[in-house]
Amino acid sequence: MKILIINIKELLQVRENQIDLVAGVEMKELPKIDKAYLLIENDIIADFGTMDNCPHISADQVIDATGKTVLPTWVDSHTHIVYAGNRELEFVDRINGLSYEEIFNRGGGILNSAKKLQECTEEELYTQSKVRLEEVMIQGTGAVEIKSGYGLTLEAELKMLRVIKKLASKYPIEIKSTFLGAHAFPLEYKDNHEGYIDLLVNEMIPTIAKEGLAEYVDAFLETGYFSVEETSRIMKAGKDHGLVAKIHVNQFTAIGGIKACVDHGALSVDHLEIVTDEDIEVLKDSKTMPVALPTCSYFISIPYTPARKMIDAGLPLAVASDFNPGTTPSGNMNFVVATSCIKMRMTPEEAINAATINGAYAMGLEKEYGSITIGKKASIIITKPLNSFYEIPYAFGSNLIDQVILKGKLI
Ligand SMILES: N=CN[C@@H](CCC(=O)O)C(=O)O
Ligand SMILES: [Zn+2]
Repeated sequence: MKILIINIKELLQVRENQIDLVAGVEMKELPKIDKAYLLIENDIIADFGTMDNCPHISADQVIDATGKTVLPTWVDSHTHIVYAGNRELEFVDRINGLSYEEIFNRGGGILNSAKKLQECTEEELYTQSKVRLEEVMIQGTGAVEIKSGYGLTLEAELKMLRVIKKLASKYPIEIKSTFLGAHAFPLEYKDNHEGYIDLLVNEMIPTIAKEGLAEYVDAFLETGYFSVEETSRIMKAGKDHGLVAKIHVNQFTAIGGIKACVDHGALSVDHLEIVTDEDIEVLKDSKTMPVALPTCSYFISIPYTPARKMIDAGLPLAVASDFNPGTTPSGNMNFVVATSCIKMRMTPEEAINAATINGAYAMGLEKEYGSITIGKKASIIITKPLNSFYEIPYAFGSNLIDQVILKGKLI
């Protein structure tokens, strides 16, 4: 099956040679070809170039992209798409003055979602979650990381992870699975944190790794949730069982968590609304990708990750949606890119790099996703006619996507 896209006004994020990520000033560069063509063979990008050099071949389908922009699909490296029910009542509680912390301390928040999930059948959980997955595919996401973490018992965590696995087998979007049993302490372990860590380390992580249900391990390293020491135990146990760490850290407080994550070889550190100069120094000498979640900051009115400061210090940065029922009930990566520009003062080039190649790195997919490179997966967005790609973050409330191709198939 060959699809030839012709007359592309701007073909974005063109990388002739494979790159793993972009950092610092490199993030300002978004290589593009004007008046371009793109050839897809089966599920792979086979060729691209300027229209002057467009091959005369008989394709199964020719798409005329006159006036339109083509770019790789978004890579959303941090989500909690699999959940049961919603938390719109807490949304109203927050409008009426309660903080995220106060709601959690009243038994809401993550524990509220855990209760709902434990009561939900696996089939119903799949049915609810696939609606969200289908929505983000239409919004241009081609690869997504999905976490467990609303189960908080072995049985319920396994249920979530099996749903993630089933979604991965049914849909053309690429899915990576992360075990987040350390999302909150269940009520029965409120005064026995060590008991829950023991359960995570001795029972849950080994079982999940053995069943091949996750590739990554996560924890909510935060004051009032999991301490640096507790998270370190979890990261070590994960590593012992082949699960690489991707950690929620520095959402509300900076308590030395980033250093611990880097020391344990974490692939990414996510949230980072509060970042110290020391944290930036630690990240500079690491292979760990910092990931900002600006639509979480937007939704719960907390500070935005200091993206400008971090990029200007030479760091790479990825952006992701954090799609979850509590702090970000949206997986719209177009809005994430817009919010990155509007609220974190990232240029459109930086934001698109952050949502494509750097996102791919943050989920171990940089060899297959995140750029227009021959041999990578043919997962691309074709926009509606645009003046320029700057309209993608500029017209933040408009749907500018015309078509989405995932692994060579129009969806
Ligand atoms: N902060 C930790 N976890 C999620 C939110 C969890 C929830 O409130 O349901 C997040 O990334 O924002
Ligand atoms: Zn999250």
